[in-house]
Amino acid sequence: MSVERGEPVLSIEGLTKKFDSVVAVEDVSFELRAGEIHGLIGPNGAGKTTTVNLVTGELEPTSGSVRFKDDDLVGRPPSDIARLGIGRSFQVVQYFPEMTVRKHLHLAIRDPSKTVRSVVDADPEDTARIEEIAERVHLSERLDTVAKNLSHGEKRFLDIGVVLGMDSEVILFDEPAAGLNTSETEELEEIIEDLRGDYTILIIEHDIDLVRRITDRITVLHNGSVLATGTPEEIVSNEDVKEVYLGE
Ligand SMILES: Nc1ncnc2c1ncn2[C@@H]1O[C@H](COP(=O)(O)OP(=O)(O)OP(=O)(O)O)[C@@H](O)[C@H]1O
Repeated sequence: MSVERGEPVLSIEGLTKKFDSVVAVEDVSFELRAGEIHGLIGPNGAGKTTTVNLVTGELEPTSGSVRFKDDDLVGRPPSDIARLGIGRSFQVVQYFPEMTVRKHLHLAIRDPSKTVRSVVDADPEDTARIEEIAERVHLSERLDTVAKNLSHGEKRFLDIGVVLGMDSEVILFDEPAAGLNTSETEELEEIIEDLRGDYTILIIEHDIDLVRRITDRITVLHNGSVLATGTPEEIVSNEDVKEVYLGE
């Protein structure tokens, strides 16, 4: 089922997650609209990563629902949720040190019924697709470089390439600019900007200037609850947000 641009594609409603006595996420509701870039911000411990883990199935909510188009995601394993079209990048980039960029992308685009081993040993069939993804993540010149020899920024871009290769419709980015220098952050911004409209994107990010520049809407979490959702302009002028987050 395809979704019209601007229509809700992922709807989070009344999501709550308790870890014993700690309420990490409390009655959180917001939606991602098809084609938008949506920021998820808030102080440390506000519940951002927990929210993403509840969407991807790494955690199961105490209550509430997560809907992706017509599908209820709660209770499904992460592999099912990924296969439905929800991809994520992690705070800490995951990669195989001795494997080339080309092989990482080959693995990402493989038919999921094929084992990793059979793909690692085979030559890629769809070289055009691999090259197209490499270009989108600025790694065309690095296709034959093993991952351990990439710069930190390039490893991050490879991680994004792997998510693109998995044919995700929704991409969840957890602090993609963490540890990047200024020029790498600018390059990341170009890469994400180029994805605008082709994917629905949720981005957790502490670099508030980057979030303001790149997002269409922002949700602010505080103590596990939604403080506000709105356009970047609405969020930066919101009195509650200024008080708890922007430090004004
Ligand atoms: N597995 C867990 N067990 C117990 N408490 C947890 C667990 N995971 C998260 N928490 C708590 O839930 C709250 C929200 O954590 P979470 O990591 O989602 O916040 P965050 O907004 O992503 O923070 P940061 O910006 O530091 O990454 C915190 O108080 C955290 O200590």
